[in-house]
Amino acid sequence: MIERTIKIGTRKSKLALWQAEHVKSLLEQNNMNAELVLIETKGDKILDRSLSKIGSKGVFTEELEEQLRNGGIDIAVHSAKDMQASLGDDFELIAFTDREECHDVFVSHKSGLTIDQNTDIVIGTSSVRRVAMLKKYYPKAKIVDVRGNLQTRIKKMEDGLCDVLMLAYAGVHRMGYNNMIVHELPVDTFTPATGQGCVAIEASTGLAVEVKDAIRSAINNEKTETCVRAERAFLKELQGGCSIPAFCLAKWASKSEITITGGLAKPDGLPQLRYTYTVPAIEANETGTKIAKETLANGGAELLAQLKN
Ligand SMILES: NCc1[nH]cc(CCC(=O)O)c1CC(=O)O
Repeated sequence: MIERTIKIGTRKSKLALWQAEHVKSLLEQNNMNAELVLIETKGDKILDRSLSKIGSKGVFTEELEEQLRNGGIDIAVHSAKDMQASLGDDFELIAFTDREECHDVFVSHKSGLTIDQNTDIVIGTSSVRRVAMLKKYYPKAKIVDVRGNLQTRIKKMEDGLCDVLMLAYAGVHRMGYNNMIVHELPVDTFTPATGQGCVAIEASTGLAVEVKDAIRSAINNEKTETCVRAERAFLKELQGGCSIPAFCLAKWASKSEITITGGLAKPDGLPQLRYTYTVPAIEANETGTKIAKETLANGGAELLAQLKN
């Protein structure tokens, strides 16, 4: 029994608050007390530049880590997707929630849109991965950059910036916007970013073991953990965050095996660097790393160097 109240650090966007409330209720269901501590990050404040220009490393996490370090909070709740692949030595991910469906969707305020390869619609996104994939599969579409939290993006779309937004299903669903979904994108072509759909709990390595264990047993889904850790092993080998057009998805193929697909979407479309393996789950992490090495060896290293300039 953990007596003290667990302080949960979170960003202030509605989606971040949903995630933090979700974690709080999981802790409470396991007889722990928890409270939210709202923290603003650089990524929330700077809205006039695209993420790839700010330099994505830690833009949504730095201020939370400061509070983890100085004890202002016990845990930080993040979308696993927003976490850089390499955490500092004094931080670790201690739990991963059940994964929501992890595919991308188009949402729109307009009804009756037909969206296919020949449609010349305007699509809003700020993700380099999504831009590269859209250029390949929707060559006639015009792509515009749109930043901000979900509500801000939807407002910008309604004001005329674009016809549709390309977003993660998970966030759209959590915010209750399923009725705006006009198209669902398949994961075998629009493979999601590392960790998409999963909420991850970050803690200081100094967090008391009994507290860590209690939080983990309340929140962690081991099946999700295996997959997201493998995806993060891939991203770590690429030395990337969310500003490179990387994709990786691990899924359970059977009781003991997982299938991992990962690679890089080239900004000019074809061909994508994409590798898939089905392996025993105990080899998940090393397979994530292997896919990254293969990606780098087959043109990925040059591509990443080009994108840096
Ligand atoms: N980069 C922002 C971000 N981080 C996590 C999600 C969605 C929720 C999730 O994937 O868990 C989103 C919004 C989006 O990509 O549409």
